Amino acid sequence: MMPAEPSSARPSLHADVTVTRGERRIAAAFDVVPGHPLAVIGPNGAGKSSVLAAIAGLVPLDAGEVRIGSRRVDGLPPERRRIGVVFQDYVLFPHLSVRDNVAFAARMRGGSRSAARAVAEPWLARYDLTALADRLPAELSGGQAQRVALARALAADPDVLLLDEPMSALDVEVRADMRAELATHVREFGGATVLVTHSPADAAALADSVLVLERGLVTQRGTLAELRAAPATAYVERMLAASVE
Ligand SMILES: Nc1ncnc2c1ncn2[C@@H]1O[C@H](COP(=O)(O)OP(=O)(O)OP(=O)(O)O)[C@@H](O)[C@H]1O
Repeated sequence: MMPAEPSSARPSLHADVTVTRGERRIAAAFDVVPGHPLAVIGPNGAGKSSVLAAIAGLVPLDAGEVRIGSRRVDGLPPERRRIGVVFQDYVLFPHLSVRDNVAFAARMRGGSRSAARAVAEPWLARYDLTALADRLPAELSGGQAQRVALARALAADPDVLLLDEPMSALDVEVRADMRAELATHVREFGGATVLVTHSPADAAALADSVLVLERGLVTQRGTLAELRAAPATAYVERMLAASVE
């Protein structure tokens, strides 16, 4: 019998999405290979969150497609895409304990409460959440809530991880530590990862390359070094000059 495929052999993401939000049309096409996270950077209202929402299935496509490996997923509902999402405000279930937030995906797959909690245990341990397992989200710090959101997303064993400004709710004092911690978890995940951020420091720590989105269009893609060497727009130049934390 063939051995089961190791879970580290994760698929690539191919996104070619066009969406309309209010008056704005947003179009972006890019590929992300596993283990090489992509940061999406751009000014407020450029459409970064909309691109992630389109990939996740939370906003309908006007045109394009989303593929994960050989699977075309843009016709599937969000819960069948195998995409883990961590949004800027974490959106934990407020009435569920930390343990049951992390157990949520296993519960949705039809497991009993006790079986789902058993699945959650190693994730709670790995994310240093065991001591907090009985707390409600309102009783957590920003950094702790971020860990719960990440553990909940990864406990579902997603193929793709989408992070939308995961650090923006954190105090400046804890942000550097959390950035390093998040970088470790993203590396351990090893799958295709897209991170929306305003911060070149986040991009440097968490991503291999950067996609710049301005007014709904991709204006540049490359490593931070490539962007620095030849900024394609005034925004890219300003963004790199300002040391945004
Ligand atoms: N639910 C919505 N309905 C209508 N328009 C929306 C909606 N959400 C966002 N928009 C508009 O879509 C455009 C893109 O917004 P989006 O949140 O994707 O940008 P962003 O780059 O993530 O911005 P930010 O950095 O401020 O989070 C903006 O013009 C915004 O006003």
